[in-house]
Amino acid sequence: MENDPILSSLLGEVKGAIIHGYADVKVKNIILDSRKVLPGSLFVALRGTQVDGHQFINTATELGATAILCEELPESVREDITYIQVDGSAAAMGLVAAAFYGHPSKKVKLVGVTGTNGKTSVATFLFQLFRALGYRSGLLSTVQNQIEDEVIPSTHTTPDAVALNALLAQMAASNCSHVFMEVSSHSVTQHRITGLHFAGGIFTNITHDHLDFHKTFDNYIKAKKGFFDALPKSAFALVNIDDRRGTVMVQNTKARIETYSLQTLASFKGKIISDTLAGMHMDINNQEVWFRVIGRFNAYNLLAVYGAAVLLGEKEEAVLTELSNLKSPPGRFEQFHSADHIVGIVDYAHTPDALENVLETITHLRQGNEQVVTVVGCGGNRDAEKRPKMAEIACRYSNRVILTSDNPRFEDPMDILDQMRKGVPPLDYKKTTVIEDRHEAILKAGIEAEPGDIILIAGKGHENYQDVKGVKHHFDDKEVLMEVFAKRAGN
Ligand SMILES: CC(=O)N[C@H]1[C@@H](OP(=O)(O)OP(=O)(O)OC[C@H]2O[C@@H](n3ccc(=O)[nH]c3=O)[C@H](O)[C@@H]2O)O[C@H](CO)[C@@H](O)[C@@H]1O[C@H](C)C(=O)N[C@@H](C)C(=O)N[C@H](CCC(=O)O)C(=O)O
Ligand SMILES: Nc1ncnc2c1ncn2[C@@H]1O[C@H](COP(=O)(O)OP(=O)(O)OP(=O)(O)O)[C@@H](O)[C@H]1O
Ligand SMILES: N[C@H](CCC[C@H](N)C(=O)O)C(=O)O
Ligand SMILES: [Mg+2]
Repeated sequence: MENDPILSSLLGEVKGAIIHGYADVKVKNIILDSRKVLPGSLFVALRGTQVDGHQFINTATELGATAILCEELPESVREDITYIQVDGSAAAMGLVAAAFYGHPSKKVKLVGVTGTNGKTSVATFLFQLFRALGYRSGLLSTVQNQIEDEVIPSTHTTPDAVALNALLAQMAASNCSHVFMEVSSHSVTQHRITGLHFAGGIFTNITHDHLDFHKTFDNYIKAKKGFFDALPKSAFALVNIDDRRGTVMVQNTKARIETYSLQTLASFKGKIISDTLAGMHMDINNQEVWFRVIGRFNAYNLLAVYGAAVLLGEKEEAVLTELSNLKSPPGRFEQFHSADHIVGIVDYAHTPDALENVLETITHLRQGNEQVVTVVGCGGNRDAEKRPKMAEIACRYSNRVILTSDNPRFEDPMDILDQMRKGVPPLDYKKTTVIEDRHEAILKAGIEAEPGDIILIAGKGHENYQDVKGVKHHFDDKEVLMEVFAKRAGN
């Protein structure tokens, strides 16, 4: 194609690249999976967690790749192929992908949100807020990607560098002025965000998760900090200073540091005046506001959103007015009420901290002798250390606990449940049941509940599938909850 960029024009920011072959070859697309290579592709060989992409270089050239971005040359080098040798192909890919799509992150105001919990909530609130303020906006999140009203399904919390820049380019082409995205720790370590230009970064919190991938908590902290280290001087770095790691996150950033807090002096200081199932009343920088979303964790999320909006130049009053109308994103403390007054809450809490926050919120909302029943499981092929912790937390705050399956992936659900069960204190054995089948577990919780009781279904939130051995079967916590509510109503 006429418009395909030439390879050398994409390498401007890649330091120390050694080019073997013709540098002016045209690049049709950038591909990181050899099975998807097309004639004219630039194939990037990445060292993955399962395999080393370098072993697929020859397959890629056989399928028509004309250029290869790699760390090591293959044993047999072809004369008609251009090899770009770099120290790190993942980081180089980020820079090349940004250049290939014309640096779309520079055409919008891009704000990234990182932290163990609250990324989807904060990014989605910001997206909703800026749309309400009249800006064309884009969203990249775990639940879905969105360009104004157009929904594009998401595969990851943060897509790979090529998909990410392609989406940003689509957003810029559709005249979005603002884009809000989640920055997962995986995406920092794997350089999915390298080459992006951020107008701001937000840190929500850091607690136990993903030790399967990062191995130590220190590495996990370093990954998140890497996002702030790379922010430019022109950006803001907005951090929750009530989190012990808030200060460390921005220790080496060039960005302008701003803070938010519910406990101490900060650029954006909040106080909860009251918090009920009907709404939350807060004081933010000496202005009183009512919100529809509830829970202390959401007070933090709202402060982050308010702070970011003000730092992006919006007027405080207008921001607070629009914020008070926002609703929680799907599967985040989503409440349902049965005809006979049972409250069902579907929440994506899949870490010990999130589960504790949600259950603490429920505890505060309790008014009398209603029972709290928690249905929860843990995902397979993910951090196993959180399993007993989540079971213990569920027991600590609930009258009854049903441990069940989440996404078992390639693990045996009963093995996961055995590990969860190890966290149940002996005194709580009696109130804890294990029901592997999630459908059955939710039905049991719903049928046995009495009017006034609160059922928390935690771990899967918005997800509409259950991943068993790589196959996604339709499953939706909300649907099952509606089924049980209908049964209770005699339908
Ligand atoms: C652990 C992890 O992050 N894995 C991601 C990673 O895959 P990987 O390192 O395992 O890849 P691999 O299978 O070893 O293959 C290495 C390379 O060889 C290539 N390959 C492989 C086979 C082949 O025949 N040909 C070929 O070219 C692969 O395309 C890849 O580039 O790179 C892939 C391509 O970008 C991602 O799709 C994949 O995400 C997997 C599906 C995943 O589940 N990731 C989760 C853990 C994740 O990223 N989660 C975070 C959110 C976490 C949070 O909640 O905070 C996210 O941002 O979504
Ligand atoms: N600021 C917060 N602090 C602690 N817990 C929170 C916070 N915000 C939300 N939560 C809890 O964490 C769950 C996940 O929230 P959210 O989806 O916003 O986080 P996330 O960081 O995007 O998660 P993921 O890493 O899976 O993408 C919520 O359902 C809620 O239980
Ligand atoms: N982004 C998180 C989602 C976890 C959701 C939970 N339902 C599970 O499957 O473990 C992860 O990939 O670890
Ligand atoms: Mg998320």
